[in-house]
Amino acid sequence: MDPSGSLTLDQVTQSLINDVNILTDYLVSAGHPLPSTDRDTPIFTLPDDAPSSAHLARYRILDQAQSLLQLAAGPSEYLSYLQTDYQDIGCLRWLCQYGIFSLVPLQGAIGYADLAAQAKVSEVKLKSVVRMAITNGLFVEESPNNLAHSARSALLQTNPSFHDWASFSMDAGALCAFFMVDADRKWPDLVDTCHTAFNIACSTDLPFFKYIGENSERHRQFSGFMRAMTSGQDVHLNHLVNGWNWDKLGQALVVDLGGSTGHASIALARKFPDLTFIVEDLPEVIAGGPKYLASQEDAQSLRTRVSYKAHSFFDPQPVQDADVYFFRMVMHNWSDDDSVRILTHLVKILKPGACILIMDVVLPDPGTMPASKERLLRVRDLNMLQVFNNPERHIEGWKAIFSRVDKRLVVKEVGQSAGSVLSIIELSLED
Ligand SMILES: C[S@@+](CC[C@H](N)C(=O)[O-])C[C@H]1O[C@@H](n2cnc3c(N)ncnc32)[C@H](O)[C@@H]1O
Repeated sequence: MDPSGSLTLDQVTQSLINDVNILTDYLVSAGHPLPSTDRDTPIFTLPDDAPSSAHLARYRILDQAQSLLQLAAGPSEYLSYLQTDYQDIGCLRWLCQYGIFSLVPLQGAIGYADLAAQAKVSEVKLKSVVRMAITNGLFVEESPNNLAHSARSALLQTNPSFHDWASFSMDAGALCAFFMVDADRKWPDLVDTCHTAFNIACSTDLPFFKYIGENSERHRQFSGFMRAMTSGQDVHLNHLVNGWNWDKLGQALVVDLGGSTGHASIALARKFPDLTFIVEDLPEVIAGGPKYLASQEDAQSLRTRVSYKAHSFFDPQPVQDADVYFFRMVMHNWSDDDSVRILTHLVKILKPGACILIMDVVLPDPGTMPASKERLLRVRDLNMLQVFNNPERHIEGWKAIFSRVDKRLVVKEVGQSAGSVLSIIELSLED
């Protein structure tokens, strides 16, 4: 690399080969299959317990692949390839809307004419959309005009939560990004949770969670999206389970605020048999909790240690003897003022020795982590702006909130496990 940080095609390729070797050596030594274009390639490139060296090599490979693309295309083709991105989004939305993922058989293939008849869509349109999607790794044309699943498209058939993620992101998320400018034009001076790109995208005056609560299909999609996203490697629940010293608690009670249907508590309960959990969320969300718990294979053993309580964290906390009050991917949805209100209820009842854990985005300084990882955090930052008028925070932003709640509320530790885009902030009250 020259002192300006400039890289050539050749230099990037050499680094890429180096990192591919590091990743491959690790995968072979761990007995984990090497990623391939096979239909049955594992959906995660790395096993759950991969060391940070393997995670970093994978992120660098993603960065290098991106650099190679830019170098090979040259500045003049930037916009040409950008068009493929928005067409990919349009195609994915279309494929979800017409149920194409479930109509293509998992074994064997289906002809376009049959598929169009079953989906009740035009064969001409189907071909155009699918053939674009194929260039983005969704589906393969096994033989001329016969469509089969690729690894990517098969996941959207076999895992309904990933399908919900796709539908939700294409129907709402992509539109929010698109309408960001319109929201700024319409409400240039107002920073209000009902004056966002999301309000324009979904034609609603309601704030996001109220809208979700009143729209059952969107609510179903959003719950699936949250479940799928938390099984993704960068926000995998393993980073919660292994990213903080839960063992040190011994027998303890944990309250999971805004815990949805309890997937985080369930993952922790499986690993730490001495812990008991109360999952709290809004009534319409918590209503789905027991059903979700019952659908788990080990529901019988979990039921004694995971329970549900309808509770809004804007009200005084009813569970006053817990050892840990825990928020995962919750606080970033709320403004500084709201976050202060939420935490103030807890600080009032925090018993000696108890702590508050916040697992959320802590924004990095630009360029201090692999770009492929930083980009995922920048997506979250923009999502939060577009949906809540509330960008993600740097650690200074978090600390400013805590000191407004109570000067004694201090950060004991901020940790981020390898491969995670979320950090865990541990807070306690110091005398
Ligand atoms: C982004 S989701 C995070 C869910 C879960 N903690 C996880 O890690 O997947 C935010 C959650 O906050 C919940 N929520 C929103 N407003 C709430 C309130 N006033 N009181 C309690 N929960 C609330 C939502 O229903 C949703 O389940």
